[in-house]
Amino acid sequence: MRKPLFPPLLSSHLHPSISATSILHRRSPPLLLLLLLLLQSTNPPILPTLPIFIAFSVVDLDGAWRRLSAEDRHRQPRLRARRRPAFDRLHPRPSCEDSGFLYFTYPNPLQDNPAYSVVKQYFVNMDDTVAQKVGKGSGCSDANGVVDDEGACFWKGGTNRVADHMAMRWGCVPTTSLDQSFGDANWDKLIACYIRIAKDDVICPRLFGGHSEIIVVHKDSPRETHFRRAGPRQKVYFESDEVHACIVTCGGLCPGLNTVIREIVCGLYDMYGVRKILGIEGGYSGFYSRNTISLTPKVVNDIHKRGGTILGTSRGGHDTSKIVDSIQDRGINQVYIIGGDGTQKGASVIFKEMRRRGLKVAIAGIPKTIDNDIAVNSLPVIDKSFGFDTAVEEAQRAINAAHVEAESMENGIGIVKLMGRYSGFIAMYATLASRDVDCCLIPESPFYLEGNGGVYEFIERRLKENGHMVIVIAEGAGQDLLLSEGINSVNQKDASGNKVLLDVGLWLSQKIKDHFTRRRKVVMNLKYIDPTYMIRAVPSNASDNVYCTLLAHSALHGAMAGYTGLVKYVAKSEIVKVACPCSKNCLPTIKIMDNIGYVIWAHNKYANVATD
Ligand SMILES: Nc1ncnc2c1ncn2[C@@H]1O[C@H](COP(=O)(O)OP(=O)(O)O)[C@@H](O)[C@H]1O
Ligand SMILES: O=P(O)(O)OC[C@H]1O[C@](O)(COP(=O)(O)O)[C@@H](O)[C@@H]1O
Repeated sequence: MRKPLFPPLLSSHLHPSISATSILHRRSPPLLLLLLLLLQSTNPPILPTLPIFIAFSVVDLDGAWRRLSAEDRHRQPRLRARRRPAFDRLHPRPSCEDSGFLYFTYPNPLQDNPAYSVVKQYFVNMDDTVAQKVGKGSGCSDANGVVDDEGACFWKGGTNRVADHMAMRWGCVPTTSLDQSFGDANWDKLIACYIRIAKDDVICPRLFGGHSEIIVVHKDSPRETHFRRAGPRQKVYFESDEVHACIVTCGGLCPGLNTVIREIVCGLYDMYGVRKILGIEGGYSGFYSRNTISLTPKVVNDIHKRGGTILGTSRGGHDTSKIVDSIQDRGINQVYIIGGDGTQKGASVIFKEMRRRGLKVAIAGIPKTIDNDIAVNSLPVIDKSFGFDTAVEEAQRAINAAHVEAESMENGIGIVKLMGRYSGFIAMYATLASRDVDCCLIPESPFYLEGNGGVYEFIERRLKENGHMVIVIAEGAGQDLLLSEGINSVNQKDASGNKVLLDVGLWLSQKIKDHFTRRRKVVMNLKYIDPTYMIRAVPSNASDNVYCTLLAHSALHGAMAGYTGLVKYVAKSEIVKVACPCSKNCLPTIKIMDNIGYVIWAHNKYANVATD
């Protein structure tokens, strides 16, 4: 029986990336190797010790490559950097070199996993993007456009050749960067929708079964922004056993932190076979001043049922060089950073420092804020932050209690203070969900107490009509009123530099009591409930659990594929990768994302809801 050409010993000694093809492309004479292989394939083999010999030969060929010891693997990023010339001959570089993703190298191990055998068809194409503005088709059949006063067009969908139509009429510039290009036969089947298209906008259709999506890219507008779609890639950058990942949680607590940690660990472990995952304790400062925990699926098994974060968290303590030193010293090559805007700014600084030092480390940020106030370039592209759903649900309990108290007494008033430093999402959504709230005060909408249209007048009217009422107030609301009364926070800031807010809930309660009982001599019963920390200390609910899992998996698929400097969001219900905040000049990934520079606080996201 002939011996196999590559006996097991040889293949197990070779680094899997050194395939027969790559051997032939290396500098030294491939003929020698072929000859040696032929000799080895005779029976009995002419050179019994050949496997080891070949392994060393391969090493010598490239100079940079040898079988990696466990220690070497920690330094893998540097070795990989040296490997580039040989690698690049085989794989043409993407044009966005060095700008946010490392190089795809290995087949994704997911495709060999029986549990994921169907996943192959779901691998995300490298160029798959999601536009910010997407209109969904609804079966209109008329292809006429209606030009409005500004010369912009409301295009009413149709079955004609839309591309020609648009190009002829408004000189639209087609883009081929997305799935479908103009001139595609599928255009004929396009059913479009009502969508506002300005002159010079770029449009691109995408067809989905019976309906269509039109992507309109507005020239010279932030809407030009597209995002890369998140998800598993066919090729990954890291080999499973070379990955040394770490996870850190920073900033305030939020329901779902443990779920995200759990799903990163289980996802890396089960889907990619990664075994080295560290938990960094106590936020950013934990990188250099605290212990680490080794994370396995067993350790994280039921943590999603608990509130908080098993890793601990902190504000402050971001010391870039100490953090990067620690990452480098430990040989970590994937860093998962879970936190809010401050944390993601920190992640961006770490990313820049990594790049300056030439370290090939994937940095993946998973945005966290219970306040749900994330926007990119002031556009509300982010659907929702994890933990928000749970917070709204939990807030219902407080509102219910306030309502029960209020309706049980003469002129009962229940006041509930909810979190929301700069935005009133929790207050507003809890209000909309409960239907028991009469008045919702949020930071975005200034209010006053006295006079026409003031809060006192409203309370008086409502008590007359209904006998009781519930007020919800977001903690950031009315701060200007407190300051104008000389109540001073002595400009206190927390360790991260966030301004410490004055307690508007207590202040408002006191003001209402004073006004009605002392000044107006009206009997009234006021109960003040402050469930602030109870709301964010709970475990995430079902919907947040699913969302956290999606975000965690998207993060790890991205990191495994070698993307770095990315934040995962859900934009327009698609999970997408967005550049790290504040990284305008070192922007990861792709040109079309150049507009994304930072995460800011959104103020008007729910303006349309507020009219409810
Ligand atoms: N501009 C910044 N650059 C670097 N690190 C920052 C920045 N802002 C905040 N951080 C760090 O991020 C962490 C959390 O920030 P913080 O603002 O408290 O919470 P969150 O990330 O939830 O908004 C802290 O360790 C803080 O030092
Ligand atoms: O008391 P702490 O821990 O500073 O947190 C209070 C603040 O945290 C927040 O929940 C915001 O935190 P995140 O955006 O980091 O989740 C605010 O609503 C609140 O003002």
